[in-house]
Amino acid sequence: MDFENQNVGLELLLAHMNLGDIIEAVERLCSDREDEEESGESLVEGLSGDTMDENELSDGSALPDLVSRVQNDKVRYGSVADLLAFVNMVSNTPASTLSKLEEELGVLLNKTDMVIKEGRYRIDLDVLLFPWRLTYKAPGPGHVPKGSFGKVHLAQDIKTRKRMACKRIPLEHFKPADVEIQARFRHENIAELYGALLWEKGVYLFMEAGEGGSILEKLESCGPMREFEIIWVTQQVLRGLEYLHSHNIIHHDIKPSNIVLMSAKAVLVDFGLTVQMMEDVYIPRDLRGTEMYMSPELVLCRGHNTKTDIYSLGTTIIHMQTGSPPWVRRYPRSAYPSYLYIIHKQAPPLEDISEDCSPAMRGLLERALERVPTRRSSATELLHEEALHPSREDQPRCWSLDSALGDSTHPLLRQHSQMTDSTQDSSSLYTEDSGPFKRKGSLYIDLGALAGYYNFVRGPPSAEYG
Ligand SMILES: Nc1ncnc2c1ncn2[C@@H]1O[C@H](COP(=O)(O)OP(=O)(O)OP(=O)(O)O)[C@@H](O)[C@H]1O
Repeated sequence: MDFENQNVGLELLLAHMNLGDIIEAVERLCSDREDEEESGESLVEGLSGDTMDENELSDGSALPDLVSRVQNDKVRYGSVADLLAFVNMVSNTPASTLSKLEEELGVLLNKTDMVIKEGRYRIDLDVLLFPWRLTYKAPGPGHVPKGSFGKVHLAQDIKTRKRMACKRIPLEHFKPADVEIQARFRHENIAELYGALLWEKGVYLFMEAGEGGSILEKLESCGPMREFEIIWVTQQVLRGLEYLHSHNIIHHDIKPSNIVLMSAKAVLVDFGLTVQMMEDVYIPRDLRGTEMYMSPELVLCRGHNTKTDIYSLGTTIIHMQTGSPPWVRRYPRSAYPSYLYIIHKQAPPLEDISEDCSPAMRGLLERALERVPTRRSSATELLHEEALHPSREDQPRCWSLDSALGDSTHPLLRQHSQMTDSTQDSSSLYTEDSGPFKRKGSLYIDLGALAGYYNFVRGPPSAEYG
């Protein structure tokens, strides 16, 4: 008998069993025990090595059966609880054990769009990974954004053609917290998690795709955003934050690269630093966040709450207005390797607010960046700010592509409103013909999703997209 494989199988089985299986096994053990007690036999004796066959477990099943059950269970549809049990298993099982797996393991929440074939969901066969292509970037090979720990590809299910984002986190950096909040809490402004897969020393997280790229990518390609665009993004982020904060959840890393654009909305991503507070104050054990966007109370490390996200949103708005995070124009990065002391001493960075900021938006920023958290506005309060509800005459119309396309009153829009696929729509709007329409009225925000992703899947990955 191959004991090494036996242990691998056991470890995987125990960790990968879902709650129902565990309860069933315990109930079976208890009823065995009652039977044995009735018959005068001791369970301990029954489990002793002397009396047990090496292939037999306490419930009488043969080990090879259990190993094969794990094998059969490789990738399956499951509930959020199953997914969390799976990611806990991944983080509790030694990497040396996991790296011996010959096939992928995983739990998918999305039964409709991700097709598991005989317990498998194979990267590059059942789901293809591509670089992203964005309307505001020059045509080319596309790009694959990289965070601190992993790359994020555009993914497409080969059968259903569902497009998703796929974030690969190397096993040694993966922690259950990376998925926990995203799996448990659903809101339209939080990227929905579709499932997790373990394959080749990495965890692949599938989620809702921000096909327009992140705000950071947009800023880097197109420069500072105009106020009506900022208003739209701020509303979207605040709705997501209002929801998270109502559950006492602190995101901890609000910044332009963690806001991604979709055809009709913006969503928050990257929940690796997120925590759910158990008390009114969260006392950190480590510094969580990205320096430039950190609130003064977070830098101080003596305890903070959800208001820290509001401050980070304020700094994010400054970045959207000016094209740079706060502080860096006054204190160049080359001369200041760390901004913690500057934030501690000088926050809030009101001097970094753009000169052409409207008075209403300046007011919102002052309330979001208030140094004292108790005086700082909440997400709900900011959502009511005048700055976020400009009169229609004052502002260019601030529509997402989808809502613009849905409006049949505008003659230029009416000709596009017949189309159904939003990505296809964005391509139509991006043609030369639509140039004057785009230039003249600023009628819509270019949310950046490039047309034609739907053409990608024609077979196995080609050299161009593989
Ligand atoms: N759902 C998504 N849709 C589109 N793009 C995404 C998505 N999730 C992440 N990205 C892109 O990938 C980048 C890195 O992702 P993410 O921030 O989750 O990784 P990370 O390793 O946690 O990064 P960080 O350095 O910010 O901690 C993002 O800045 C964004 O550009």
